[in-house]
Amino acid sequence: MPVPADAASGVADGVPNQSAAAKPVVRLDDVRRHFGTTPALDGISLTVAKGEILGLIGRSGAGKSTLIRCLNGLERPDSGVIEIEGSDIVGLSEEQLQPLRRRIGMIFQHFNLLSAKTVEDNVALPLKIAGWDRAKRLARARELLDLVGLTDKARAYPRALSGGQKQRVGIARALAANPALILSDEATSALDPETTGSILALLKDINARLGVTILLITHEMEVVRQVADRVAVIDKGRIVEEGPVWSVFSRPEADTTKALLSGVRASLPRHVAARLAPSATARGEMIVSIDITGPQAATLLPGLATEIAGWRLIHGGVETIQERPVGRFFLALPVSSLATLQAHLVPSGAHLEVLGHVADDV
Ligand SMILES: Nc1ncnc2c1ncn2[C@@H]1O[C@H](COP(=O)(O)OP(=O)(O)OP(=O)(O)O)[C@@H](O)[C@H]1O
Repeated sequence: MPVPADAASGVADGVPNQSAAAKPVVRLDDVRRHFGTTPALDGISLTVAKGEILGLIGRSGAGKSTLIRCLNGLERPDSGVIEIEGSDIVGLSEEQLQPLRRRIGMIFQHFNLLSAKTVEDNVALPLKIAGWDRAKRLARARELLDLVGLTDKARAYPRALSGGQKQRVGIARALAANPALILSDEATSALDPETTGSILALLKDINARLGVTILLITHEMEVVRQVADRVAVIDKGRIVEEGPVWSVFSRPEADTTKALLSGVRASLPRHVAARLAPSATARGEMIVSIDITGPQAATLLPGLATEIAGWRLIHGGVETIQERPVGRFFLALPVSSLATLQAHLVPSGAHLEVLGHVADDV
């Protein structure tokens, strides 16, 4: 079937077609920002699709804050394109930026609530700035407080709330003006693990119910694992790795990603790692790691038992990420079984690495 000439522009008869609907909410192309000789952003290209939760993870100093400031127009890049819902924001005046900023709801690490205002007035603040009348904005605030489970706290002041409750208020406020994008800046870094879990579950629920797009900036892989669809790893102002969360967790490529994942992924126990030798001894064993994704992760070891004698599981197991089984195992087994093991793993697409050898039982 011939494609209409105007299909490429995303508009046919003035009605956005599917390709326009699929336009990313955020698009960065080769964004650069240097401070003196420090490249805070060194050619960042990134998209966040509509309805997606993208985790942007990096260590301290990687460039995350600079990226956020560029996205909400507080900082101008030296070069590159930054589009929000298809509009390039680089070069806009402060006045022109205002309506675009309203399309972005911010969630902060330290909540940034106004202590002299009630919870409902905090939530309604973006609407006051947008010129809504008081009755309408309070009705909207109540609706959002209901959504985040804080109906009974509407008239309370922030000082009477726990950290988790304050962040729920922050989330309600971020949603007030019906934004296209929620920019979450280390939203759970000040919270304990249990409260972190409930806040991340709330973000996930809001994403599913309202379809709001979320860019989640964090330095914690656990946060990414719990909530994101896709992850982008930033290091020294560059995106060094990007992909679906299950994929990056099962086979990280960049050293930064591997370092950020240590402590979240299973790793070889230290007492075994300390005894690894590069070459085999006469009666010794080899130590291998196996990474495997998909339903075969659960059946790998039982299958191995029928083919190889004398293997032992040292550490590891199967976890579920984005509803996919992701397995990571550390095994000790006779050196002579390597070819059989390799053959056994081929159909499942598992990744095998021989880490070294040990002289006797570990
Ligand atoms: N205004 C500035 N002047 C000079 N250097 C800056 C400025 N802002 C950021 N930088 C430098 O740019 C780099 C990236 O900093 P940025 O704050 O964006 O990192 P980050 O990933 O947000 O770190 P953190 O997680 O610690 O907040 C760092 O080397 C930082 O020192």
